[in-house]
Amino acid sequence: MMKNAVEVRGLTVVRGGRPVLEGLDLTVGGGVTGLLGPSGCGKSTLLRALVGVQRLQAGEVTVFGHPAGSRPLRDRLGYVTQAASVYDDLSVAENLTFFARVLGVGRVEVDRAVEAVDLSGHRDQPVGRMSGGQRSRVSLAVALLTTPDLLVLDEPTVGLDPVLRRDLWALFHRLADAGAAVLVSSHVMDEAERCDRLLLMREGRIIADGSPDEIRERTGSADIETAFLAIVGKDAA
Ligand SMILES: Nc1ncnc2c1ncn2[C@@H]1O[C@H](COP(=O)(O)OP(=O)(O)OP(=O)(O)O)[C@@H](O)[C@H]1O
Repeated sequence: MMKNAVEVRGLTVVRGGRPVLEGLDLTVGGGVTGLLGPSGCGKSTLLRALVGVQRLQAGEVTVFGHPAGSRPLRDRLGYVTQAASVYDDLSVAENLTFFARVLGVGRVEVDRAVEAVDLSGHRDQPVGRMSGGQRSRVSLAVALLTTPDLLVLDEPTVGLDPVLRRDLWALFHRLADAGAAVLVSSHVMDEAERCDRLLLMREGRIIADGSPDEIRERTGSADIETAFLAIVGKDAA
């Protein structure tokens, strides 16, 4: 079992003049960890802190024992934001070939990444003429050009149809089985059951941490959505 990939202690982040994360403590280990919570609760801000692009007001974030964003982590992290970060006027293959050159990897890695996100049939299509889901899969393919030890994915399944969502979750598990720590955010509670471990988040705090089974059992709930509401209700009481 992998030692913790990520350790967060006392993390506080202020954005727009108000605290968005307040004294967070958490760890992320191996397998597929889901960061689940309603829109605006601070998921993207936390992921930004993990990859080292967010200014911190307090606390400490380490990834594989190094400060988040530090040089030794450069080749070990894959990060896919919500906005597709690829060139619209280039085809899928051209985008990946470009990023492969930047990263110093070759054709084999390009083919493997295109295959992994199931876009082999669209290699020559300009990304600007693809659907939102296809575009986000091109961004994911860029992150898979190297073999990241930690893959941070910000709402990768938003707007995808159920078949594609299922296929992407299967891909996340294959990557985790191959040794990567995979951290996936989502505001869709029914994605919870697909995770090995859950971090439930609300208003800048982690309100539950455990496997889907553990969290359901702890709250006597039939599903994670009900568990989430039960925890929120108990907090408010
Ligand atoms: N650039 C910014 N400047 C000021 N405040 C911001 C900025 N980006 C986000 N925020 C605020 O920080 C809070 C958390 O935002 P964040 O994007 O981390 O939430 P989220 O859980 O990822 O939401 P979503 O699921 O909608 O992406 C929100 O209240 C938001 O208004």
